[in-house]
Amino acid sequence: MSDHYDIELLIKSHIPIIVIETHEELRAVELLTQITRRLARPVFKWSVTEGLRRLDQDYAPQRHNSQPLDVLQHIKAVSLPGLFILADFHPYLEDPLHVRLLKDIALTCEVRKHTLVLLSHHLDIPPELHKFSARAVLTLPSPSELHALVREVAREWSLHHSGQSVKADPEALQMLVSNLSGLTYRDAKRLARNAIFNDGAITQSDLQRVMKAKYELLNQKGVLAFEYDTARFSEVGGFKRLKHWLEQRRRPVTDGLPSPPLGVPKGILLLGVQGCGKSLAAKAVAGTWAIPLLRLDFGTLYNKFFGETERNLRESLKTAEAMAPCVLWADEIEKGVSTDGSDNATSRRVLGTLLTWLAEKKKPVFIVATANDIEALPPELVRKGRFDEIFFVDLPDQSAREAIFRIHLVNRNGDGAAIDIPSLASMSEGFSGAEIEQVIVSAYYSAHAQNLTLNTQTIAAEIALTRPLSVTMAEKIAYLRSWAAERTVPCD
Ligand SMILES: Nc1ncnc2c1ncn2[C@@H]1O[C@H](COP(=O)(O)OP(=O)(O)OP(=O)(O)O)[C@@H](O)[C@H]1O
Repeated sequence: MSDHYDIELLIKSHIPIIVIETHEELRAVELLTQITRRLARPVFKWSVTEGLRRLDQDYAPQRHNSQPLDVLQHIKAVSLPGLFILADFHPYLEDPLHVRLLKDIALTCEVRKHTLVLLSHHLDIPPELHKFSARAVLTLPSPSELHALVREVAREWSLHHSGQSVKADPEALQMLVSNLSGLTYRDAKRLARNAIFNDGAITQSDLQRVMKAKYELLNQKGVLAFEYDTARFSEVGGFKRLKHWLEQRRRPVTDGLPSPPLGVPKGILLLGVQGCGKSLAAKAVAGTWAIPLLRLDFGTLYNKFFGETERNLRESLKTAEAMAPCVLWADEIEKGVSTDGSDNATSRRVLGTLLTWLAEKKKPVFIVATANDIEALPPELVRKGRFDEIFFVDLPDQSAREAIFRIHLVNRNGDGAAIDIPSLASMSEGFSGAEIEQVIVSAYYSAHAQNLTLNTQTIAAEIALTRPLSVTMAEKIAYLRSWAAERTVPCD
């Protein structure tokens, strides 16, 4: 396994301090024990609760070494070669005395053949120790390891149920394995048990529960919202060009297979007039492709994690990668990356983090960014090549308005057969999708109050009462259109 190989290489190269950031302490300790056994080196583990104990032999813990200062002094004095795992040492790195002792040990490591391993869920190494340390990562289980893990859980279930076998078709099994990717061994096993142990079968509803549980495990800081409410493109009027464009990219994203020489699609920026269906389209990408929709909440990112904004953005992007294939919806992206606000420096760094991720990402995380306010969009974001395409969402034309009327009438009225949709669509020229929907809702209330069934006249009356945005904000929309003409492609 590559984890073995990488860590062994660091030990053999006499790197004095190896830093491992992980939540899987037991797995890391087991791995280190196996490596040291192969290298015929003693291995010790220290924690403040258990003191120092030797792992490759059954010695009682040395409680007198339970304080951080004592254990470091002890290691400094020991002349035999050994590997010392210090678990959760991170709070003690604030003390200059501890840092100096670690440096003393590191300076003599070539002679004494000591290796220190700092093992914590998160650890910032002090600058004095940078030169002496290297980071190692525990990789997450591969698809074949996950397959083996699911088979093991299925065997466990069989043993408890007089040898019956777990019911799962190959497709459901494959989906379960891909839903578990990005999790640690322990978490993957727990979720596989949850899926299998309730009824001895792997079903579609298990898969959804696994996705939700996985998201909750991964997104503990809450910057990403898992959107249960997705949509279908059959609920979106217009957007013909976008629908066709997306259809061509569906397989490379949902199968997670890069299509050489193009690679996995990056995503799109939808910008345009308010209420014309940008958010609805973002939801429809996920719903139509049947993959999870994660919304990146810039408000939470800035407010809740003041001072840790980029770190949390990076973690959220990692979470999205672990949930891949998925759609990452950056709603009103201009609010998150606008560089002319009061906290300019943070927004710049957030923008930089996002652009670097977009340029380097390999996983099938399809970003759908939406924006209204072009004035607030930094030019770097709309430069060619950042997104696969920038689509302009304009007010719907006659045929899109007809489709929108049809969709909303069918949703609320069962069908719309008795209603003259083409005439209503031409009366509502300049209306956004949201305004058309609102007209139908108001007409429906008005008909209901008069004990009438909804008809063309009631809706026409509501249209006549509405002053659409295209009138009240005519100048702004004209400016938006001229800006978009040079930089974007129409989505209809
Ligand atoms: N093309 C459309 N087809 C069907 N319904 C639409 C369409 N456009 C808008 N709507 C209706 O209007 C509602 C609001 O639209 P949506 O929030 O998607 O617009 P938006 O462009 O994202 O607006 P904003 O920029 O204000 O967030 C949708 O939930 C939907 O009910």
